Amino acid sequence: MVKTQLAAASVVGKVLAGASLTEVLQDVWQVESTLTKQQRGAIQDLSYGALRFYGQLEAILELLLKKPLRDKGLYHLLLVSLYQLQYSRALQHTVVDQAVSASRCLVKGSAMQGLVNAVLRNFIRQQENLLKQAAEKEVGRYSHPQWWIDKLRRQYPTNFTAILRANNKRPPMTLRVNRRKISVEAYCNLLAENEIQVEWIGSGTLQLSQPIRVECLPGFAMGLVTVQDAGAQLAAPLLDVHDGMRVLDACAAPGGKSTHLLELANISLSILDNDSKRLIQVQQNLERLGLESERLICGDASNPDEWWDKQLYDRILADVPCSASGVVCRHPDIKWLRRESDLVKFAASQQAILDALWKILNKDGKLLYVTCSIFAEENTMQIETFLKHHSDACRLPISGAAMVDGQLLPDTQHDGFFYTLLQKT
Ligand SMILES: C[S@@+](CC[C@H](N)C(=O)[O-])C[C@H]1O[C@@H](n2cnc3c(N)ncnc32)[C@H](O)[C@@H]1O
Repeated sequence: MVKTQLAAASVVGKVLAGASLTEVLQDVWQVESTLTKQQRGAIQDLSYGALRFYGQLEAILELLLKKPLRDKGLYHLLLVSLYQLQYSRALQHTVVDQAVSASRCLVKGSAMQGLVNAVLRNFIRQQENLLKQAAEKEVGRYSHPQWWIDKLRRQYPTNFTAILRANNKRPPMTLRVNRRKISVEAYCNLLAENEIQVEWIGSGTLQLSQPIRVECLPGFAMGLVTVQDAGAQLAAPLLDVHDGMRVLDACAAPGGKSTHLLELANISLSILDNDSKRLIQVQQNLERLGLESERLICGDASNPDEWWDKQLYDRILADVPCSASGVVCRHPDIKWLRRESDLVKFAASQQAILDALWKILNKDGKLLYVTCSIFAEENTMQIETFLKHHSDACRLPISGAAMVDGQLLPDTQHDGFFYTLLQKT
């Protein structure tokens, strides 16, 4: 446990200093190639958990420490250990003993080991009281930055606490069955044969009762299924694609929605993204699923002059870069890394992409604007501005899902998304 605690503490430290959790963990897997699957699982679990509840754990530490701890490594180790004591099934005395041992690797001298021991044992003794006190401030109660809580309160006065709680849950693992290869019933039978429990929650959508490694999913390498959130699976059907259409997926990587579009109809699909490394992932996903696209293009969606072949599209999917405020349960680092000022930058780039793509859409064609955000600046406000400046655009109704004005809020079954279907008149 010492090794996993130290590794998780280092991951948490790097994320709090500004790095992305996914990237930091990828680096760890590369550098520490001898880690067992169990150790990797534990490091992932501890770093995700400590970041998910960072606001609360930080508030508790503030109460427990008489003065600020100067050694950052030790501070992050305490965050991870508190997470274990509060949220894991590990034996409390083992967590404390291991944390004290781990602290020896970070700081020489017995004083700091004594401090780690005292802080963690005081937490165990006063747990209930400390949790109550930590919850007195909203950051400690909801484990989100104050600006985020305030914005949600303004934009969702009746349900902002439900959103904050949903963000702090572990996300479900959801599958999309590739119905070009297998029926949903047949895939459910395959899962049952492998004793994998699942719930059928929508047309081709299955939710696993427990997340598992993709290699353990029957037929994954053969392309029978894709792992994709249930909210994300709404996009492709909404775009209403039919055989023979010319379609553009303008911000496509890693290709979750592009591959879904290709599973639904025989379309000529151009796949665009401005990140060449992420386009490699699209190519891998196409190959695994046995699908083909017309063109794979590395380019800027807001500047079609660079890459457009001068033929208008019948359908465009614009799954634009955004704050990702709807997918916090999958990426708990996001809430600590984003700044409120980022929203202005995202909104400007979304507007530029939307304006540019509109020009290359056919008359009567449809464009689906998508974000995985729940902030109005990137969603309803963005679309209102767009409609004001484009008299040839009308917003089509979207039915069938639990959305209000296109906004799907995160809950236990899916992430948060925003959808608007526009038609050119
Ligand atoms: C939300 S992700 C897309 C997810 C993808 N649609 C899926 O379902 O798998 C946004 C993508 O937009 C890309 N992107 C950001 N700015 C872009 C731009 N100006 N032009 C094209 N792609 C861009 C990013 O590299 C990223 O892959």
